[in-house]
Amino acid sequence: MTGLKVKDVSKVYKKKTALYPCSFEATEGICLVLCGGNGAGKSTLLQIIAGIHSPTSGTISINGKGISLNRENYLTEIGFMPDDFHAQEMMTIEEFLSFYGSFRKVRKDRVNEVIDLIGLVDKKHELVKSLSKGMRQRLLFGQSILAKPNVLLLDEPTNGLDPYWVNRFVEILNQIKKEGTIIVFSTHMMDVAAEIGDVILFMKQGEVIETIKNENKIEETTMKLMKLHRQ
Ligand SMILES: Nc1ncnc2c1ncn2[C@@H]1O[C@H](COP(=O)(O)OP(=O)(O)OP(=O)(O)O)[C@@H](O)[C@H]1O
Repeated sequence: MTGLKVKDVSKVYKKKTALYPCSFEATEGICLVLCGGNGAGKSTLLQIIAGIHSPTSGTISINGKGISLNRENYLTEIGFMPDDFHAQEMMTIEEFLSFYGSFRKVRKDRVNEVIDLIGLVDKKHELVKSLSKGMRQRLLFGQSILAKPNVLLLDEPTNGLDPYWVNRFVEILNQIKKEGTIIVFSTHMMDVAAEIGDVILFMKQGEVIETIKNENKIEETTMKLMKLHRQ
């Protein structure tokens, strides 16, 4: 059974504490959502789990194995969607996904399946640089799920999505959850957090100030999150 364990993880950039010690665990099929205002520490936490930054203190493990034990093994468990990304702009959508898929030995039919899932079939021969913000988000999301990772990390995945795609995104994530993937994602959309999250961590100035266990009470949870935002 896949398990993600974050223990006392903190991050200090020079003198600035971006993340105070934070701990949580998630098992197969659990979706954990990070909420909180600008600068709360959501991206910092996701980037540390993704292995992009090392923590100042604390440990992270997947199935009991930390990144320092075998970086390559650890990273193959993870799919990561950054909050912004500008590279390979001159590749077509199909080339972009095939390129990232090649690192994980993703087959061509899976690449096509993902292009279909993210609704970019009619754009697959167009260049990445020609995509709108929402389409680019869908492409980055597609990249993160290509290899069907056990742990999926998404940094503000709904940014720029139109209402149709926000709904599709919720449906797709619910399906991925059912397949047993652990999902951790950040969002400013409280209704989306309440709809998909099993556990919601509300962060403020680098600290988790509230952990909400969401028991399918979508409206109640949304209200709770709105109240926390106003404080
Ligand atoms: N590379 C860096 N060097 C110095 N400070 C940083 C760095 N990255 C982030 N920070 C600081 O860490 C804090 C947390 O930033 P982070 O990007 O994690 O917040 P966030 O919750 O993702 O915010 P947003 O909702 O605006 O994306 C902020 O005060 C930010 O200025």
